[in-house]
Amino acid sequence: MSPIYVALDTPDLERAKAIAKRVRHHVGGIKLGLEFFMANGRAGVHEMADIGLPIFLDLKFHDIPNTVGKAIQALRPLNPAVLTVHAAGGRAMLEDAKAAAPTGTKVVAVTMLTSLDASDLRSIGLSPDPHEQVVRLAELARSAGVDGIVCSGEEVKAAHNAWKDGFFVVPGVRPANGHAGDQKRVVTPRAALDAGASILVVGRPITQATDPDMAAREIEATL
Ligand SMILES: O=c1ccn([C@@H]2O[C@H](COP(=O)(O)O)[C@@H](O)[C@H]2O)c(=O)[nH]1
Repeated sequence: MSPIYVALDTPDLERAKAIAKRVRHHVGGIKLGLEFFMANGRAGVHEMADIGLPIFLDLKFHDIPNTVGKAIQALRPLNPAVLTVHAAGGRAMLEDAKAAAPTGTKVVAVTMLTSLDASDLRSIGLSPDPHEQVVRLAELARSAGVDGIVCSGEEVKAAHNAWKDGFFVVPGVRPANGHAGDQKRVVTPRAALDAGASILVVGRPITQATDPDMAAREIEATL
């Protein structure tokens, strides 16, 4: 099974379905985020699930524990393979998120967004060391009982060393010479996998390609 989850960041359900159907033999799952969910809601997720690939629901919950727990309970019928919360929501929120999720759903905690760098950490009053930030939040996530974390390919090795059986989601991956866009901590798919990623999230390098099927196939061939 391919470790690639294609991020279908579009409000257009028909476009999302069309891309998913084109790339389905070269990806292991479909990631749906806020842009898709705000436009298409639960009905849209059900339609995407009908394509037959695992669904990663990337809504990055971050609120008080009661609110996050209830929100995840409300999503239980969607039975996603993976869902995200922010590690910075704290231990109680992570515990309630895991308790509310369906048994088979992997709950993963976003540590430091891949669109941020050291200077962004400093600007929000945190120690400007991405490794330190990721490893600290990975330890919180592990001890709170969630299944894994989201981090960049630059930190996944350190996080993996500290949490051998964790589930590591790595976005911000780009083929060699790929356009980073708003991503700041970027590695190639091969490097992320070698460093310990469990799954790779790839969006625009596939969805914005003239031929998404070919783009997914070329990325898969590097793995
Ligand atoms: O730290 C994070 C957490 C989540 N994401 C999501 O992954 C994809 C990446 O899309 P690209 O087009 O490949 O940049 C997107 O849906 C983000 O919401 C992330 O990039 N970084």
